[in-house]
Amino acid sequence: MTTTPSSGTPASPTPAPSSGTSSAPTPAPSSGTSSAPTPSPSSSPSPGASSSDVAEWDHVVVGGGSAGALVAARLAARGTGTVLLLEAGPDQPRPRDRSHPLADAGRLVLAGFNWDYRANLRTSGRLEDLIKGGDGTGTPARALWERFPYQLGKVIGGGSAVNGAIALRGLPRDFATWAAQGNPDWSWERVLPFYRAIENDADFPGRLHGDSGPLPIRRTPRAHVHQLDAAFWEECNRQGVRDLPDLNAGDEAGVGPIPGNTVDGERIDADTAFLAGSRELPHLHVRPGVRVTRVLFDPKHRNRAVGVETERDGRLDTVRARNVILTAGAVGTPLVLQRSGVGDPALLGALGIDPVADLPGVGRDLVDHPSVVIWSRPADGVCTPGLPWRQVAARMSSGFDEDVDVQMGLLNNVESHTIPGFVDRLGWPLVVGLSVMLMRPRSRGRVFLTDADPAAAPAIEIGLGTDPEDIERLCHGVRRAWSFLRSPGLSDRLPRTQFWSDRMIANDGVVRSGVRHIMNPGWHASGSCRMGPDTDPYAVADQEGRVYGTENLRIADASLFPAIPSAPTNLTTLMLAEKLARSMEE
Ligand SMILES: Cc1cc2nc3c(=O)[nH]c(=O)nc-3n(C[C@H](O)[C@H](O)[C@H](O)COP(=O)(O)OP(=O)(O)OC[C@H]3O[C@@H](n4cnc5c(N)ncnc54)[C@H](O)[C@@H]3O)c2cc1C
Repeated sequence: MTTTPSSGTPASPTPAPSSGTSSAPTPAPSSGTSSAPTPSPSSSPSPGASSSDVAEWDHVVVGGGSAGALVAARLAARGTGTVLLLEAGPDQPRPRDRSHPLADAGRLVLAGFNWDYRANLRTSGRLEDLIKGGDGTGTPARALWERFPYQLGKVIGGGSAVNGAIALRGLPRDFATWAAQGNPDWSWERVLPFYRAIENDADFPGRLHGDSGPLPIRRTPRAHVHQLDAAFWEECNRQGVRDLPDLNAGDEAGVGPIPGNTVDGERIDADTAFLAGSRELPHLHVRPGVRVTRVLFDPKHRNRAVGVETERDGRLDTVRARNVILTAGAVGTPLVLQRSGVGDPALLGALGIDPVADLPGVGRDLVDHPSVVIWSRPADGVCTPGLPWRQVAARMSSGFDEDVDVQMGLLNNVESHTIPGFVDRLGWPLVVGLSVMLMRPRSRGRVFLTDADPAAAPAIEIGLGTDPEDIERLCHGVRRAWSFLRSPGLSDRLPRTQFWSDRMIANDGVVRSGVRHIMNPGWHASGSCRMGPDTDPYAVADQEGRVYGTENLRIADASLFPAIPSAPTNLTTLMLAEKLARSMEE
């Protein structure tokens, strides 16, 4: 969830990987070409073989984040093939101290275990400039929104290891959209068993929830929520938002306790829930600190994937595999594909990358949830550092129309120093945000290489607010949020507010401009390689994640989402990975 205002300091560099990999002589540079010689016939290793002994893996999983950790664990548990999980970031500490940032669900991890990406919150003409033969710089960066720190997770566990541990499912209508877009296997009825399979929901065992999956899901009972959350909840009820004790049951409007994948304040990420228990399996090898630069293909066999090229400490290597599964996330996966020659031929041509499959949808339609956070200073004694920061959420209509289109909730007990650049601006040691998140934005962005050099920074354009309706919905949402902050229960406890005032809220033009400049993404990147039927010109993969125009190459992460769910994206990514891992087993 969003906590960072539209300014920030760069994330610190990723620490050195904590466990080793084999090194090998540096092969020829990768520029331009994307094919590799046909490997020798399968020489699968015997169980227990060390990674350096292995001539050809059965499965190489690229990216050890939410989806990759789950997929690797599930495939290895099957016990019939070797699995190599490659992750650019470091491994988690083992054993993991409860006070380690990766364990502490009380705050986001925005430095140390993150990609140091700078995203453009809008879009630009850079791609068109590249394709026209320019240098791809387009107009120089002028505004803060063109270099927004977008600190996606770079560690085993990926986004799930650095995130807010909110475990909300998508809504039935999201999956009706997925099915209507040509993915009939992804209706609510068909995804529900896979949500159930991963969950261990102690609060609502029964037909709708799993009670024996690896991922614990817990909620704070109403009687125990913080006084500010209680006041927010009461104001929801006063404004006609009904109680929804189980926000994951499929109902839309309502207020209730946030389901979280935490136990006693510890973030239970995908590594802890899925991978840790599988690490000793003889068929699984986890290799952190290794970045995959591209997929290698055998062009003589209908673009069959035969492995990947990797980079570690500046040295290139190759890994042979019978199946390549991309789980590098909604930014990483399209970049690997483009470097491999799978993408928009105009972009590949401009960068001098040999084309393998003509898929203009690769990197297109990147989407994230835009949100506006109104920050306040709590009255003395109301907030306490270390107390939970997310307890209650409400889904309601912004008032733009009748639709349930925003998720609202408090970011409570937030220590300013944990938000880059924040304490200097306000001098408030503790802050409370009221967040308004647009659940189904229409705006789209894109992600693309600006250079064939694997070390070059990509262009990430999130496209927030490029559809004017998103801005209008958020404006209505901000006005509704303001009415909450003005309620007696909250205004006494939150006496001072940053930026906004009654006069500003009353002025349409000011609200619109304020929303445009303050809205943030939620770190819920998705949709950049969508699944869909082959009649969809921008579908990259079929509904089992198989990349069109290639063989033995799949995607199994949030980049596949045909539409962003009406909720933070981690639980839905895990559900998708679980469903696809099962289909790979069949
Ligand atoms: C700060 C933050 C807060 C969030 N809060 C929430 C929340 O509270 N609730 C929620 O539901 N969702 C939240 N999310 C979103 C959620 O965590 C993501 O949607 C989810 O983790 C996406 O999973 P994924 O497997 O698609 O990608 P990721 O989990 O990002 O995994 C991709 C992995 O691939 C690795 N990788 C990338 N490129 C390469 C390469 N070339 N070679 C090797 N490895 C590579 C990355 O380092 C990463 O580990 C948050 C995300 C962030 C970053």
